[in-house]
This record gives sequence, structure tokens and C-alpha cells, in this order.
Amino acid sequence: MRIGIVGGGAVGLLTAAYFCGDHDVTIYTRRNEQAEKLCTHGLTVICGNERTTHRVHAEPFVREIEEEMLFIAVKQYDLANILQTRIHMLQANAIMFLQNGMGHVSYLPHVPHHHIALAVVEHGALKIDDTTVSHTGVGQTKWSVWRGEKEAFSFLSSTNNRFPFQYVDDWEAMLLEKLMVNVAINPLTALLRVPNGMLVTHEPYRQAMKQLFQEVASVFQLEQRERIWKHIETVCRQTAANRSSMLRDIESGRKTELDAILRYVIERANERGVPAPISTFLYALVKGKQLEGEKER
Ligand SMILES: NC(=O)C1=CN([C@@H]2O[C@H](COP(=O)(O)OP(=O)(O)OC[C@H]3O[C@@H](n4cnc5c(N)ncnc54)[C@H](OP(=O)(O)O)[C@@H]3O)[C@@H](O)[C@H]2O)C=CC1
Ligand SMILES: CC(C)(CO)C(=O)C(=O)O
Repeated sequence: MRIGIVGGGAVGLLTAAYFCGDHDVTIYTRRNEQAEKLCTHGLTVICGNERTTHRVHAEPFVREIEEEMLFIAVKQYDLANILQTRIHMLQANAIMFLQNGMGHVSYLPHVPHHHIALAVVEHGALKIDDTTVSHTGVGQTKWSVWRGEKEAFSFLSSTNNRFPFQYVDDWEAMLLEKLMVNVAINPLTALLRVPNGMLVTHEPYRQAMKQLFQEVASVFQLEQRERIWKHIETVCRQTAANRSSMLRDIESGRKTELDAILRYVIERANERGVPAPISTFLYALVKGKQLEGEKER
């Protein structure tokens, strides 16, 4: 199958590495320089002590793309621009969005593709350089159909066992559960500058995370609260040594996905007339840190 992957970051490179053995994969990058490096040096994936280099095709995303299947692996803040101004350049039978957060859902009615799927990536992936990605945590990718037919994505049932895909029926519950994880962990770790594990091992931080969780759970009238709270605590323990993506972005003076995660919550709270003072306060603090870092860069 001809597969295109838009975005040569951690998730895009990881996805390309696990599909390029069985499929005809092209990585569409933002920079010409990255595409040239990938074509010249190949794509290297590190998993534990193993280091594997794959030959792969890459080109900058500057013209119309025509593929059978497209994975969109850019950050939320770059996705808005692609969906608003370049959606006509993405020609494919089926398309899958791999973003954290829920900011992209409101754009989907304008996406013309027949088959649209949403996914949440539960792997750990770290981009080392333009041609190397480290698979830091082997997990799974949950996916669900937003429009069209599940069968359009049938190739996902036979993937590498280090890169499994699991179908779930309810895309909204799937995205909401991942949103709850990212809301609880990412802004607090970014502000406190602590690894994920500290949010459960240091009791005052656990209490703060619980208050935030309860507020956001009320905004969404979340079902199965106890199960999802336990899940968040488990993610903190399983990724105890990890620095969340938002903390890493803040530390590097980069833009974060705060808007797609916490601003999304605040907007829903305002729409529904539910108070969200903790989220609003936290949003202002993390946004302030982000802007401070971006200015220094
Ligand atoms: N990393 C992880 O472990 C996980 C990430 N996710 C989610 O996956 C999504 C992607 O994250 P991640 O891969 O880490 O992010 P990265 O920042 O590593 O990668 C994003 C890539 O998109 C590229 N890009 C931006 N704009 C364009 C464009 N117009 N055309 C082509 N490429 C473009 C960037 O290029 P350039 O380098 O030139 O800026 C960059 O390489 C996010 O929503 C994230 O939350 C989910 C779970 C785990
Ligand atoms: C699950 C978690 C919090 C792991 O660090 C993550 O998705 C992130 O850092 O963005």
C-alpha cells in the first residue's frame, strides 16, 4: 500500500519505521533539509539495544500529495494551518490523525476524505535527530473511525508486534480519556518541572492533580471517574522517569500543545457554564512560562 506520513517528528518517524518494511512509505517533512537527510542516510529506529536503519523515501510537503493512506503526525498547533489552508493538497482514500488533545475534532467536518480515523498513540517516542527516533516505550495505538468504514484501515490488523493498533468503537471516549491523562499530567509537570512519577509520589502534587482532575471531570460529566483516575495514576507510575512532552517543550523554549489540551477544556467549560478556576489559573501560568521561553529563544 502507498502510505504517506505528514510530519517527520517523533511519532511520524516511528510510524514510518514500522510500516516501511511492508509498504511503500513516503515521509512528508516541513524542511527540505530533513527530507534530503532521510533519503541519503535512511531512517534509524532505536528500541532497547537494537538499532535498525531502513531505506525510506522523503520529500518536503510543498505540493499536492496523492497516496492511498495518509497519517498526519504534526503537532496540534501546526495541524490547524494544514487543515485550514492545505487540506486540498492531501489526496488519499483514507486519513488518520495521530494528535494528542481534541482541538482537531472541530475541523473534521471540513475534511473531504471518505474515510477518516482518529488515533491515540500510547508509545513513547523521542526524536534524536532528523533521521533517528528512539522507541522509548512500547505501547499501542488505539484508533477509531470518525467517518467512513473501518475496512478502509484493514491493513492495521497485521502490523509489527512492537507497533500494534487496537480498534475501539467510541472515538469520543477514546480521545477524552487521553485528554484527561494529558490534562492531569502535562501542565503540572511543565509548571513544576518534575518527571511524571513525582505527581503520584509527592503527596501535595498528587492532591493538586486530583483537584484538577475532578474539575475537568465535571466539565465533561465524565463517566467511570474512578477507573480513569486510577489509569492516570498508573500512567504516572509507568512513565515515572519521563519528562512529559509539555515539560520538554517548555525546557527547549518551544511552543506547547497547551491550547489543544487545557484551553480546549476551558472553552468547553465556558460553553457549558461550568466553573473551571483551577484550569484557568493553570493555563495562565503555563502559557506565561511558554511565552517567556519563546522570547528567550
Ligand atoms: N512523542 C510522543 O511520544 C507522543 C506524541 N503524541 C502526539 O503526536 C503528535 C506529534 O507529536 P511528535 O511527533 O512528538 O511531535 P514533533 O514535534 O516531534 O514532530 C512534529 C513534526 O511535524 C513537522 N511539521 C510541522 N509542520 C509541518 C508541515 N506543514 N508539513 C510537514 N511537516 C510538518 C515538524 O517539522 P520540523 O521538525 O521541521 O518543525 C516536526 O518534525 C502530537 O500531537 C503529540 O502530542 C502522542 C503520544 C506520544
Ligand atoms: C502520557 C504522557 C503524559 C507521557 O509523558 C504524554 O502523552 C505526554 O508526555 O505528552
